[in-house]
Amino acid sequence: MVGIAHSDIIKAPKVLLHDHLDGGLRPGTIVELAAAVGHELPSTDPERLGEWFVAAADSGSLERYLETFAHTVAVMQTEEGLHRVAKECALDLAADGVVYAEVRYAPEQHLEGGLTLDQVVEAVHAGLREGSAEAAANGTPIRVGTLLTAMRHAARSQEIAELAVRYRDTGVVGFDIAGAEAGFPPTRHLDAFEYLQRENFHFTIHAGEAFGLPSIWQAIQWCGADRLGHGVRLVDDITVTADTPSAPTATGGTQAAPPVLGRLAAYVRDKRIPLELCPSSNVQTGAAPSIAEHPIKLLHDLRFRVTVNTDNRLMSGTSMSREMTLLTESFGWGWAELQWLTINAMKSAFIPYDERLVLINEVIKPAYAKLLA
Ligand SMILES: O=c1[nH]cnc2c1ncn2[C@@H]1O[C@H](CO)[C@@H](O)[C@H]1O
Ligand SMILES: [Zn+2]
Repeated sequence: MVGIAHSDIIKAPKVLLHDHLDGGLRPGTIVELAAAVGHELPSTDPERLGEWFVAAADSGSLERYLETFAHTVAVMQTEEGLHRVAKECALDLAADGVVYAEVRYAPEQHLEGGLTLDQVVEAVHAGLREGSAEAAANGTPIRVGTLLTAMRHAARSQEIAELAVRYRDTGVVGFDIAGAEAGFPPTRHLDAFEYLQRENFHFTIHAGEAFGLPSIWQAIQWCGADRLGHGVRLVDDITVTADTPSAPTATGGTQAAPPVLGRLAAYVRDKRIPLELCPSSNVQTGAAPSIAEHPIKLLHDLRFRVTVNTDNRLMSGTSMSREMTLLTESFGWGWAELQWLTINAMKSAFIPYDERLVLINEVIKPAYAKLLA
């Protein structure tokens, strides 16, 4: 089949639920901010620096992938740095055709220059507001909410959860935990998740990326996560039986036995729990062997609530439209699948239901109706 041009995918409205603010800086901005604060970089040439991030993140291990964030977090310790990075994030996503985004970062990692947690949040919000206003003036409107992340190896999740609730009416739409997964189960932060539930607030949990089913099970059944950050290892609970005898079909042919879902996978599908899948990031950390072999295909075919995301645009040298282009190339997906992914994401957003519907009915569906025609 004839693929869809990347340039057309850029123009289509897209929804992004899993994008790290400190994983999406422009290389040129890192170079300028690093010079201002005296931080030493692997290269001061923006193009080479961008290549360095992708190569260093291409490590096959989440722990080594995460080491690259030292160079982005280092230049996000001042109000100016945070404001600029947030503003450019909104502009870059909007220029890529993203109409709604939830951008996450860990405020506790931005205190080294003496800022308070509240000052960090306010600097990011101010930058996002300015970037969104400029994007709207450019004819590419975008709405951006933030998720406040607590680092799973640290012990500040309760404090960050309270910070998120404090700013729930001024830009924070949810909470998350991130960082190395193995050895740091989500139940370490149970108090924070129980607090958020009592506050009727929303949260996602990075789970099922570098560690498997127990992490996903805890995130959902102990912690009450609304969504799964990655969740890709849920496929460990799905048995694809290529060798089982094929069943006869009505037309006299044979048909492979359908995949069998374990109890956890069945629960996630039945409850329509959204999976924030990040194909390129998963290939870099070794969670998937390649895009072509990425479990997103199986999860799509089995009608899980699949969404596609960037995770870290800088470390993966990617964008929302690039991730979608890779999927169309690998699986022959067309506008129908891209619309399905986009509506899945919009349905799974943490903003109020009526506001999600407006974006689905007034922005997403009309645009895809034209593309499908
Ligand atoms: O894919 C991921 N898995 C787990 N942690 C991550 C991933 N990407 C980024 N971070 C971590 O989240 C922090 C806040 O944004 C980043 O500093 C990084 O350490
Ligand atoms: Zn992530």
